[in-house]
Amino acid sequence: MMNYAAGARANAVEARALTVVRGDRTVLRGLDFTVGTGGITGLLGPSGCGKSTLMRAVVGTQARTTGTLDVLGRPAGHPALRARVGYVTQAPSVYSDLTVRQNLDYFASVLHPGRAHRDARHEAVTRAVRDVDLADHADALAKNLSGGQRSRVSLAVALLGTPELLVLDEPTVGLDPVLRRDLWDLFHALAADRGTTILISSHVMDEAERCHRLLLMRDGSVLADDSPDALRARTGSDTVEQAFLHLVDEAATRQETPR
Ligand SMILES: Nc1ncnc2c1ncn2[C@@H]1O[C@H](COP(=O)(O)OP(=O)(O)OP(=O)(O)O)[C@@H](O)[C@H]1O
Repeated sequence: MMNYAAGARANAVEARALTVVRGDRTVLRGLDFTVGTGGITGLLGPSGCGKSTLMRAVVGTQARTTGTLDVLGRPAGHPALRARVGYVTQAPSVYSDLTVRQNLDYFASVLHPGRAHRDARHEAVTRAVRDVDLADHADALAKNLSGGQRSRVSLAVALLGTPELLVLDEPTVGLDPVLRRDLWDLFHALAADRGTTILISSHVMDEAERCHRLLLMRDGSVLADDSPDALRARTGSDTVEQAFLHLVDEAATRQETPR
């Protein structure tokens, strides 16, 4: 497998003792982990384990965060990161009463305002529409698109600034298998051709096999940080799902066994 870290900054994300409290719950419990530069890192774990919270912390929108969290060499949420980090939330963030192109034109004008950037904006919008395979629907109103197409408009918005780090919160949830495959092909192309670092969450374990590296989460903690191959080998499992269950059992046994 390709060494994505070679020659560049070693880590896109570095967390030390990262803790997040939401309401009266400690949702992330002193996490230490890194996300290497380049390639696709999957954040996997059951619903409610803290994946979205972790992603919100990485993009700098999560309150009550303690510990250290550096993103592309700056503290998470630093203003200098705004154009360098793309974020796609679970709910598509598009204006229903605008067309696909109008949505992208709007966000492009926020990102690169002014007449001087008109050509660059046009180019960025055309490229983003093509990236997500919506050229045939560029003039359709967002409200007339399918759920999967709306998700892809959201993704196109995140691609407008050519981000170095793309944070994707369950982008394939609810999509049919063909669309899921096409999106994963796009993620791999972005990583390979543009050197984009991708942090992607999913609670579907079969998607783990498509990642270069995995952070397996449970209950606000990171259970493992490894490649799919290494995880399977280390746990003697055939699939990442089995490896995950093995690690859960192992952690439970450790907790039960007094030292
Ligand atoms: N505002 C809040 N106040 C208290 N607890 C919260 C709040 N928001 C989220 N939580 C809790 O934090 C935990 C982590 O939520 P989070 O959305 O990060 O999980 P997730 O792994 O992304 O789940 P999913 O896969 O279902 O999206 C959950 O148990 C959730 O109930």
